[in-house]
Amino acid sequence: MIAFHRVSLEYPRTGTKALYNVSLEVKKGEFVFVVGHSGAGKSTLLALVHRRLIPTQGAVYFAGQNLKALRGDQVAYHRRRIGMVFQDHRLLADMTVEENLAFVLQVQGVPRKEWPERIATALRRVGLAHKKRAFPEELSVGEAQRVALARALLLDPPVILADEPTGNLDPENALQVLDILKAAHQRGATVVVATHSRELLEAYPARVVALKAGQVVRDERPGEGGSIRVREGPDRGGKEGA
Ligand SMILES: Nc1ncnc2c1ncn2[C@@H]1O[C@H](COP(=O)(O)OP(=O)(O)OP(=O)(O)O)[C@@H](O)[C@H]1O
Repeated sequence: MIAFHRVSLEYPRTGTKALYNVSLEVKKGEFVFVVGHSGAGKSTLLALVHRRLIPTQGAVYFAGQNLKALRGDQVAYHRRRIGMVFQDHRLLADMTVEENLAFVLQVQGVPRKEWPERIATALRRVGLAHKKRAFPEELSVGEAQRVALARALLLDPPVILADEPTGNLDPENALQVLDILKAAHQRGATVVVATHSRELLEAYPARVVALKAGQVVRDERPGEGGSIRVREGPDRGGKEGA
């Protein structure tokens, strides 16, 4: 579903080498945690899949297609296949919960008669059907994040990318978010979650890819018991402690 082939990414303005020679494959229907210290390259990795960044070297493939080759409308079409969740909910403040969801359906060209059913299903999945008329500021942080998940899952995208989705949440809310991601995974989605949270890793045994200073230093599937499959590369002057 997603493949990185010797991908390096250098941010042009600062010259920061955020990823270095990363090769990685995520199969359809996998659930993967991406871990690593702050600055290790987790967000950069997800941004490459979302095609907000293009590799400096190497290639990122999505469903067999080199993302670098996408042009104009194809980029928008590509992003429609991905449900993206961030640490902050990014809901539109002047719209109610249901209006936030309807806005996505409108932008995606979904026929208006389908909206009520789709919105109801999405809110039911995150346990917030009763909050559809609330504005974001009237929600708790955990509820707002669950609405963000409802929005990301609204069109049942085949791939979900979550970048620190529980970073602002207490453990109970974090586990609710994880449950929603697990349910999407069990419905068949491929899910990649960048996280610092040990609790999440313990709550859902899944593949764990560890980044350090922009390189994959560990890639373990459940039951592999800590085998290191990818060794650290030579020191290339990466961020200390990252
Ligand atoms: N837009 C940018 N321009 C320049 N450098 C950047 C940019 N975004 C990130 N970086 C740098 O790239 C490296 C990787 O950052 P990235 O955000 O991918 O790490 P991360 O693992 O997601 O960190 P965190 O857990 O803190 O979110 C860091 O050294 C960071 O400072």
